[in-house]
Order: sequence, then structure tokens, then C-alpha cells
Amino acid sequence: MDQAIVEQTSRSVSRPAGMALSIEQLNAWYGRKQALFDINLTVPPLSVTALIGPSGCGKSTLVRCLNRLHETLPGARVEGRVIANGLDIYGRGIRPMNVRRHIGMVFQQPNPLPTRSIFENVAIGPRLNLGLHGSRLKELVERSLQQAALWEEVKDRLHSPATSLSGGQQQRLCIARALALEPEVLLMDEPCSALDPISTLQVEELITYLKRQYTIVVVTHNMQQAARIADRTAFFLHGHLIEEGETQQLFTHPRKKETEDYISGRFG
Ligand SMILES: Nc1ncnc2c1ncn2[C@@H]1O[C@H](COP(=O)(O)OP(=O)(O)OP(=O)(O)O)[C@@H](O)[C@H]1O
Repeated sequence: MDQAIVEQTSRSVSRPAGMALSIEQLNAWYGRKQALFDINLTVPPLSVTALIGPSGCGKSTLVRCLNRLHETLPGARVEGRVIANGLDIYGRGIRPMNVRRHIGMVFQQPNPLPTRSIFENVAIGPRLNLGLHGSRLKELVERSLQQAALWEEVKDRLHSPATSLSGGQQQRLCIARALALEPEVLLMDEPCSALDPISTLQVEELITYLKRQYTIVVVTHNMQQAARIADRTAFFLHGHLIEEGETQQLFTHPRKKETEDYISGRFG
């Protein structure tokens, strides 16, 4: 499996085909508490899929199941399958570290390494995981910062501490850090919730740009944001997937009453 995923990464040669995710009968627990129930969802390649729903409905849990982060919490457990390009990331012999390299994550709070420079924050992953050094590493850092729309703002101060950046810049730095591992899929858990409106707009534009090369799953509380950036949207309630579909369709003609109640602001 690892080999098959590795072969997918040679995107620098040609435009990537993109990685689809197929979530099949996924259940997740925190100890005895079940947080997700029989989730079945397909995430198409090179697209943005938004996960929406009221607080506690399981959005973050699901996104953390998609790169095997959920199981890192004590007592947390997953059953079911997540198929990435035909291979189950929970299959026998699959190394979670390798899954996380190919399915990257950006968190709600920008979390750059505070004692490291801007350059080091992006370089450290590929240096340790891909064994890159010297000019190849520098090229990858520059490319990742460019992809994250941050290069122009930081190219003259790459060796300043990451903490000298604004919150919005720090979040784009975290996106650059994730991209530097050359993932196929980018998971984003409320990536704009700690940002001001201008930084939010920049990150939203960035997401729209990045979907040309990456499959993106974004958790958001903000329905307007889902409507602006997502091709498809999935609505969750109490750990169940209630409805998913093309974003505009879901917002204008929801099939389920629960979805309609949520998007019309009747609860949540
Ligand atoms: N570490 C944990 N230990 C125990 N239960 C947890 C833990 N994290 C989340 N839960 C519970 O699992 C359920 C789903 O939580 P989750 O964080 O996935 O929801 P969410 O939709 O992302 O919520 P929010 O929008 O508030 O971030 C909730 O009932 C929550 O209380």
C-alpha cells in the first residue's frame, strides 16, 4: 500500500490525478462514548468537501479519523474503512505516520513551532521525513511558501521566528508546512476560526486555488464559508451523516428536514 501511495506523489512531473477518499461504515469512539455512527461518504479528488453541523456533531472526530489522528488519543478507537486510492488506511501493515504524510492536516489554531524560524517550520518535515537537504530542500520550502501564498511576504525574513508573523500569516505558514510533505489530501479543521476577516478571505482564496492540486476536506462552523469554497457539503448531527451533496443543491434544496432546520438557523 505504502508503495502505491508513494507512486502517487510524483506530482511534480505532471498534473496530479488527485486522491479520492471513500469512507465506509466508519464508527468512532472516545472510550465508551460513540462519536460517529456508520459514516459512508465519498470525497472526490481535486475538490473541496465541507463538513458542517452543530457543535459536538462529530466533524472534528471524522476529520481526525481520515489521517489516523483520532486513535492517538487514549481510549479512542475507530472501526470501518477509509479507502485512499483503492487502499484502506486502516488496513493491515499500514503505518499511521505514512498515512499522515500523504493526508496532511491543518488545525484550528495556527500552531507553528514557536522556537523555529519561518524557514525551519517548513523545512523540518521534509528534512526528517523525505531526507531532503541543501538546494532541494530550499526549493521545496520556497515552493511550499509560494503555494501557501506567503512567499512574497516572508522571502526577506525567512530566518525570523515564526512567531513574528501575524495570525493569518502563521496559518498560511502551517499550510505551507503541511504542503511541504507533498500530501495528496489536505484536511483542515476550522482553519479560519482564529483569523480576522481579511486573513479568512486570504485562506479561503488559497483553498480554492489549492484544490487544483489537492483533495481538500474542511470542517467549518460557518455556512457562508462552506457555500463560498466547497464543491460538496456534508451535514452531520449527533454523530450521524444526515445528508451530503453538491453544495449549492444542499443549501437551496436540502432533502432532509434536519438539514433544512440547521441551514435556516432553527438550531445549532
Ligand atoms: N477527547 C474527547 N474525549 C471524549 N469525548 C470527546 C472528545 N473529543 C470530542 N468528544 C465528544 O465527541 C463528540 C464529537 O465531538 P467533535 O469534537 O468531533 O465535534 P465537532 O462537531 O467537531 O464539534 P465543534 O464544532 O464544537 O468542534 C462530542 O460529543 C464531544 O463531546
